[in-house]
Amino acid sequence: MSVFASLCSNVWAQGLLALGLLCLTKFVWDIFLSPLRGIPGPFLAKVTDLWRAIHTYRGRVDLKHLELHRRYGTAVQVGPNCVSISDPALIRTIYSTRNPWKKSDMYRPNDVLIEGHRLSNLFNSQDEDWHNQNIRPIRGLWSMTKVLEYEPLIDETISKFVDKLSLRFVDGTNANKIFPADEWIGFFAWDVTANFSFGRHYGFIDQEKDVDNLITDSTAGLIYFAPVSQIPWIDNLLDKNPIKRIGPKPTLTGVLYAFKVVAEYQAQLADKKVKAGSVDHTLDKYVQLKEAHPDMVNDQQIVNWLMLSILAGGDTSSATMRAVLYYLAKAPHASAKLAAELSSASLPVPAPWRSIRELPYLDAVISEAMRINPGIAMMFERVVPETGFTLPDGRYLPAGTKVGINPFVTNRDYEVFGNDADNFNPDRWLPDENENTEQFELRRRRMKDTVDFVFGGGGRVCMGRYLAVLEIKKLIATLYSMFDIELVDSKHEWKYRDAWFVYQYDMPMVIRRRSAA
Ligand code: HEM
Repeated sequence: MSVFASLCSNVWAQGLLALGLLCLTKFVWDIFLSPLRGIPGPFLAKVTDLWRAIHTYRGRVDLKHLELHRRYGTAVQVGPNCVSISDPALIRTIYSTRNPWKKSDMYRPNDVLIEGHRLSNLFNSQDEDWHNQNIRPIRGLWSMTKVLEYEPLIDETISKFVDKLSLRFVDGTNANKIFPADEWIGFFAWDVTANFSFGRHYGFIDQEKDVDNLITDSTAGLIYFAPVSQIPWIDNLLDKNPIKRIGPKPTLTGVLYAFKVVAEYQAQLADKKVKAGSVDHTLDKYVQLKEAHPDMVNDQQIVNWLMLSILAGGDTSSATMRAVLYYLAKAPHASAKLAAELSSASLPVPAPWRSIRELPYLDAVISEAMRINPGIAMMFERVVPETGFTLPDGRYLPAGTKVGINPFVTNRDYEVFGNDADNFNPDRWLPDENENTEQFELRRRRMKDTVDFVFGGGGRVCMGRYLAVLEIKKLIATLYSMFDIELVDSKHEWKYRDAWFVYQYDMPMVIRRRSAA
C-alpha cells in the first residue's frame, strides 16, 4: 500500500489532510484572490487576525497602526477582512449620522453574561434601531447646558481631591513627598464619575486606595477585551463559554455595581429618605424620566444607562488628565504659560466653568493632550455597507469589509498638524505670527475636527464628551492655578499600555504650592 493510501485509511490523517487543504485554500484566497489584495499591509495580517490580536495584547497597537500608515499610506490591511484608514477626511463618511455604518462584531465581547443571558449596552450594540430607541430618552440630558447642572458635584470632588493632595503631598512634614500621579488621577476620575452619576463617592480619595478593586477589575476587563475584540469569536470559548467561563468577566463589575446603586436609591426613595428631583445626579434624572414615562423607561434600562457612565467615564478621563500632567511636566515653558494665564484669571478654588471656558491656553493644552494621547487609541471598527465603498484614490472595499480609524493615527497626520505632529506643542492651537485670522480659523477648524474624533463620531459619538471636557478643564485649571507639578526626574518616561482605553503608569511627581508672585 502506498504511503498516501495508508494515510487516507486513517481517520485522523484524513481530518488533518482536510484541515491542511482548507488552510491552503484560505491562504491562496487571502493572498491572491481576496478583493482586499490591492491594500498593502503586513503579510501575516493578510492571512490571520491573530496578528492584530497579538499586537493589541502587547499594548502598543496605536504605535503599530501609526508606523504602518506612515509606511503604506492611507489604507492598510490589518486583518484578512479588516482595513485601517488614516485619512481624516473620511471620518465623516465612516462615522456618519445619517445611514450610519454598523459597528463591527469587535464590540460583541463587551456584552455581559448574566445567568446565561447576554446583555448588550448602548456603547456596544450593533443594532442601530435598538440603539436609537434606547438612547433617545436620555440624549438631551447630555448636552453642555444640561451637564453644567453637575458642576456643584464636580466641585465637591475637586475640593476633596485638592484638600487630600495638600495634606498628603504638599504641606507640613509631607511637603515634597512623591506624588504617584497616575494612581491619584485615577482616584479622582472614578470618584468624580460616581459623584455625578449617583451623588456619592466610591471612596478612593478618602481611603487612598482602589476600593473593592473596582479600578483593578475594570482594567483587567479591558486588558481582556482589547485583544479578544480582534478575534471576537474567541470570546465564545472564553468569557461566554457555556461550560466554564474563562477570563476576568469584562463589564460585570460595572453592571453589578449599577444594579446595587439603583436598588439602594429606589429603597431610599420608597422610604422617603430622598425625594426625586431634589438632587442633580444622573441616577436621579433617570428616575425622574421613569416617573414621567413609566411606559417607556424601566429599571433594567436605568441600570443599562448608568453602567455606561460607570464603565466609560473613569478610565477615559483619567487617561486624558494623566497626559496633561505628564506632557506639561515634559514642557516647562508650556506649564509656565498655563500658570500665568490662570494666575491672571484670579480663580477661586475650585475653578468655575464660567471663568475658564474661554481661556485660550488652557483650551490649547487640553486639546493638545487629547491629540497626542487620545483616551481610546484603537480602531473604532465599522462594517462597509451593502453599496461597498470606493476610497478617494479609487480602490474599492466590498460590502462587509471591516474598516476603522484609530484617532492616535489621524491625530498625528502631518498634513493637518504639520511636521512636528509627534511633539506636544499647545502653541499650535494659537494663531501663528505668519497667518491672518481667516487662515488661523481654517487651520484651527481642521485640527479641531480631526481631534474631536477622540470622542468618536456620528450617531455613536461619545455621550459623555461635554461632561468629560467640563471635569478635565475644571480640575486642570484648579490644580495649575494652585500648584507647580513636576516629574521627580524630568527625564523619566511613563509606562503605557493601550488596551482600548489607554493606561499610563509610573508617574512619580512632586507637587508644590505656588508662591504668590
Ligand atoms: C476624555 C474622556 C472620554 C473619551 C476620550 C471618550 C471616548 C469615547 C469614544 C471614542 C466613544 C465611541 C467609541 C466607538 O465608536 O466605538 C465613546 C462612546 C461613549 N462614551 Fe465616551 N469618552 C470619554 C468620556 C466619557 C464619559 C465621562 C462618559 C459618561 C459619563 C462617556 C460615555 C460614553 C457612552 C455612553 C458612549 C456610547 C455612546 C453610543 O454608542 O451611543 N464617555 N466615548
